[in-house]
Amino acid sequence: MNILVINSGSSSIKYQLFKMPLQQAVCSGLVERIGIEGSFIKHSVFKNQEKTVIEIEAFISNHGEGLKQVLALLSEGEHAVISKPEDVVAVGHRVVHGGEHFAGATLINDEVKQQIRKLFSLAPLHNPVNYKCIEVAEQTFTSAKQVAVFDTAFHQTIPRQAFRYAIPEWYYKEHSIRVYGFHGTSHKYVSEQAIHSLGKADSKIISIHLGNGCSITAIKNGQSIDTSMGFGPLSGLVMGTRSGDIDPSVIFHLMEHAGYTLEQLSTLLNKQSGLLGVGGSSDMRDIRKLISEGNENAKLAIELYAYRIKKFIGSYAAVLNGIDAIIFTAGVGENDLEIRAAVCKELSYLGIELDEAKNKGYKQELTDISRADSKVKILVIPTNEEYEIASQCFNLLN
Ligand SMILES: Nc1ncnc2c1ncn2[C@@H]1O[C@H](COP(=O)(O)OP(=O)(O)O)[C@@H](O)[C@H]1O
Ligand SMILES: CC(=O)OP(=O)(O)O
Ligand SMILES: [Mg+2]
Repeated sequence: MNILVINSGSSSIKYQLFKMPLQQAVCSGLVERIGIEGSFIKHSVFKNQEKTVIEIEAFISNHGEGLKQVLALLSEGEHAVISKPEDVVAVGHRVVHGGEHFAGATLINDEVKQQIRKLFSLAPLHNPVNYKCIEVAEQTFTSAKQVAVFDTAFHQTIPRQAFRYAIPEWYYKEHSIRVYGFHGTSHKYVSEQAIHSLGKADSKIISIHLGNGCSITAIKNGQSIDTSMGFGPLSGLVMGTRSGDIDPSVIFHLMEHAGYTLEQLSTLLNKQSGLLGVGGSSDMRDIRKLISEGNENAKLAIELYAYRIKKFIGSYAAVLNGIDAIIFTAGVGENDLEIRAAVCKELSYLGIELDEAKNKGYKQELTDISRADSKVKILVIPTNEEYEIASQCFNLLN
């Protein structure tokens, strides 16, 4: 059975078509830099052990437009992988915010769509685009089952002292205000890979997902016990366009003394901050280029970015009472060796010792980049949210 997975992130769409239960990827691809200059689609087709790559450069202004182009690539032209929409039995969608309603993969119906819409304001960069992708897929694959897999699901095991905020219970009961946590599908996938590679089910793991959004999770016995994103995907680490942790007093100050509206504040913290706000671009590759040209703001952006990750590693070492492994994953975690080096620098007290040659030599597969004498393994693991979503879809439908 063919399962198409659509993973819409804040700046990208990733997709894969799988033959299940063979776990075989028929094609995969990504639409990157959506809404910013230099957007492109990279589409790879796997046939008879050969990989054909098609690259299309064109400005893609939004996720709906990007997905329509991808669906055309699947069914049209010499590299088509399906002949008719009915060839796709199920479409698995990444949905970022599931609130407290969804702990596992869920068949999408009108009620589920309404819940996803209700959560738009809590994940403004994500739930609206996830929803748009569901609508486009429903229109294209009318006979397919549509399934949602939520970023929040893996974090449902977080204990109450970590998920509750120190405000009166009424706000939790009436307004569901609590830590939800995000990137759960990625943290689940990479931590399972790590546990398998370490051969120890009760491993203490810190998983660091550095994409356009960034989050870090403490994992014990395969379960999430704390994570840096909270009520929405805005808190914690410094991200592409999001500030991460900021003292709420800043918000009161800007409202009271600079006349900021809620909308302006949301735009500031979600879309104009992080690497973009400090360093001039949301894309780490641009930041690296700016640094090579001597740009001090870009340099500062990296310093903030790495420092914040380091601070959370220390905090989660305490929460876990030790660390067996840390994992770097996602766009920046997998590709930017300098970030990995900056984060691991001077963490010897925690037993984290990076092997520089192994860090430089990393090649897109699970690799331990720690020194032989490092107490903690430093793993780089390519995330595969699409595969995880396809597996959960398959299990739900069978
Ligand atoms: N070769 C690279 N070097 C450094 N950073 C990279 C590289 N390739 C991708 N990235 C970074 O990865 C980020 C996107 O990560 P990704 O996990 O794809 O994000 P998302 O899923 O949140 O859209 C980009 O913003 C870019 O900064
Ligand atoms: C939850 C989140 O931040 O997702 P992304 O990294 O795809 O933006
Ligand atoms: Mg992502």
